[in-house]
Amino acid sequence: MDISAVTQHYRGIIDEIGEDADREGLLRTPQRAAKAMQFLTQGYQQSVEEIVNGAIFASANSEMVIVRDVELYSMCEHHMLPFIGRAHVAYIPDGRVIGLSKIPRIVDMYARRLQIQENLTQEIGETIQQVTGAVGVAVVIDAKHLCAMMRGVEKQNSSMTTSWMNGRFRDDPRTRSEFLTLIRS
Ligand SMILES: Nc1nc2c(ncn2[C@@H]2O[C@H](COP(=O)(O)OP(=O)(O)OP(=O)(O)O)[C@@H](O)[C@H]2O)c(=O)[nH]1
Ligand SMILES: [Zn+2]
Repeated sequence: MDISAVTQHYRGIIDEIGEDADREGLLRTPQRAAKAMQFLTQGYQQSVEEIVNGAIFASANSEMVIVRDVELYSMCEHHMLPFIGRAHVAYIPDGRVIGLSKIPRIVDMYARRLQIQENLTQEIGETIQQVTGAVGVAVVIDAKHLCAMMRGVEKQNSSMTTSWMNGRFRDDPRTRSEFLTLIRS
């Protein structure tokens, strides 16, 4: 991302909304906003290979692994406003497990792009499947969208839940319900 180009765009936006980009309090705002945007979209500069960094380990354990309550901050691709929530990720290993920290890192990589919640959920699920070769993967995300809270329909208390499941989680209702019970407990 070209920080100085984005800084100029933010300066233009500040002028267009009727503010004075040269007043003291706003002097460095375009540059700060550009840096914030660079951070919030850093997922475009990352790759699964770099993030996983080979942290896949042999394991005979074939029981469900769940990483719960991974907080996430993303931006909706329609309004570029934040949506904020939690991801719950589970998989059933098939001879290989992934480093614990890598799951939140994968969540962040996809969250730090312009997203809709459904696609974010699916991209996380497909990536965990691809890197672990699991028997099944499940991802549930609960999130609140500022575009539906501070503007638009202005609903402060509604949230959205999305899920993506494959393999054992899709085929076996007991596995699915064990997962759902564990993430709600
Ligand atoms: N399915 C889905 N919709 C989203 C997500 N984030 C925002 N939206 C919705 O995207 C839709 C865009 O609708 P438009 O009618 O094009 O835009 P708008 O006029 O700003 O819509 P309102 O928000 O209803 O004022 C809205 O219904 C948003 O609530 C998301 O992650 N998933
Ligand atoms: Zn939106």
